[in-house]
Amino acid sequence: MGGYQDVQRLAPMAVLGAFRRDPLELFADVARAPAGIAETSAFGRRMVFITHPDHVVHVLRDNHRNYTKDAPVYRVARPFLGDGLTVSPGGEEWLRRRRLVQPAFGRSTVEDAARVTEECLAEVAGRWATTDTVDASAEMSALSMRFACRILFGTELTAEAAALVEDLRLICDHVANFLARPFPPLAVPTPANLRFRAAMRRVRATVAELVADPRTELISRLTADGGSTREQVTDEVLGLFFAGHETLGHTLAWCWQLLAGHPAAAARLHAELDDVLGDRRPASADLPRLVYTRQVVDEAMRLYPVVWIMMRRAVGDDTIGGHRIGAGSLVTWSPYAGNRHPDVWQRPDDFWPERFADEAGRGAAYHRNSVVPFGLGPRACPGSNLATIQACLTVATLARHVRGTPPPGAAVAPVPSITLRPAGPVPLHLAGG
Ligand code: HEM
Repeated sequence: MGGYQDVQRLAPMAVLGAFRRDPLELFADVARAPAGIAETSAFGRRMVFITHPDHVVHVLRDNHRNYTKDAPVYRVARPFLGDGLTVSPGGEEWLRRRRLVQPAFGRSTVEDAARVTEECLAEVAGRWATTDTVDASAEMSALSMRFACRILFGTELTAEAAALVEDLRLICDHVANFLARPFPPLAVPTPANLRFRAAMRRVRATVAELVADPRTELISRLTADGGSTREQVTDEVLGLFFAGHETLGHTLAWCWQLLAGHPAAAARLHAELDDVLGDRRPASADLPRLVYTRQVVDEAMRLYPVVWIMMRRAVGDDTIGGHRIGAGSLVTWSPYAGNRHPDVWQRPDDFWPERFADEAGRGAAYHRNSVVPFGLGPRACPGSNLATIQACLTVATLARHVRGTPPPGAAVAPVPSITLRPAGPVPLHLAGG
């Protein structure tokens, strides 16, 4: 174990410059530091970069009481994302709300949600059967918006959906840019800040309208809670809406981008679908037998974890990997860098879904918690089951409409916005054209 003195120290201005230029590369560089730990000063505090799964597990689960989400990444989003679960610092109020929300992600809701997912997918499959090309990124954003509206709000929001997708994209990118370049402050009425505030007002107004007319068990539970004001309920639902829509849409876009670029994996997926389903469309009951489909989704989440940056603030002194973490330090890591660490995975940058079934795909430092796309511990994602079912059903339903060969130049770079999204369209050739 190294001592405190051994930690690699990074010059604050160099870190800031690297964060602005290419945050994914910054975290990848830090992951190569001895013991995967480095530190710098930022936001007037000591900031510690970690990478190793043991260290992440320590912060998220084993010593979670010492780590709060009262940290810049979440604080910046709080005035706009509200004070809902996703950005809540933690503590008693977080626990009360988590207990309120959690039952809405129970078994019967997930079963209902799976049925809604199958219905939405039947419509998309019908359209893809008679189309020759689509932009999978736009299609998956629209689809995940539809899932979120139906499941959270019990409505289609047909007229507003496209504008909402645009507004959410604008909001996420603006908050991410502000994190990297926090000047001028968001309160200054620059054209970009005004566009951002207008988008925020529109999204909030739509959510507030839906909260006023509860059509799902989740919204009814939240509005019936005597301990929350209408504003707090709107915050909560807004946070869930962001958390559910952005993450799933981009995860699915990455699945299609990877499959389009890897014909052998696509062929193996098609073989599994033929074998298990014959000519049928998949239902959630088929998922336990769609093992390769699940590996495709897991591998896409490993290579492109949409929650690409995580941060906590240490409440009291602690030790991680033999290094002292002083009270008040910010501890940060990037699942994007951790998931591609060469000590953990063989061929870490390759799309190789089989690695989840085969020890050959694992490196010396492989760890049961080497990839935790939904987080760990008490703050882990309450939507993980729902999202996994939706992702697998979507891939299984739509894959057979995609032709194996990728269009030229189809590889799309990742943009580390609030979530990790494709930089541009993800074109797919479909068999229906
Ligand atoms: C592929 C889809 C998804 C991924 C990869 C994902 C990932 C995550 C991760 C990594 C966290 C933990 C963040 C942290 O500890 O800082 C999280 C938290 C959360 N997610 Fe998800 N998520 C997904 C879908 C969803 C869905 C569908 C919903 C709800 C509709 C949802 C709601 C939430 C909420 C409310 C939290 C905060 C929980 C808390 O702090 O108590 N997520 N998600």
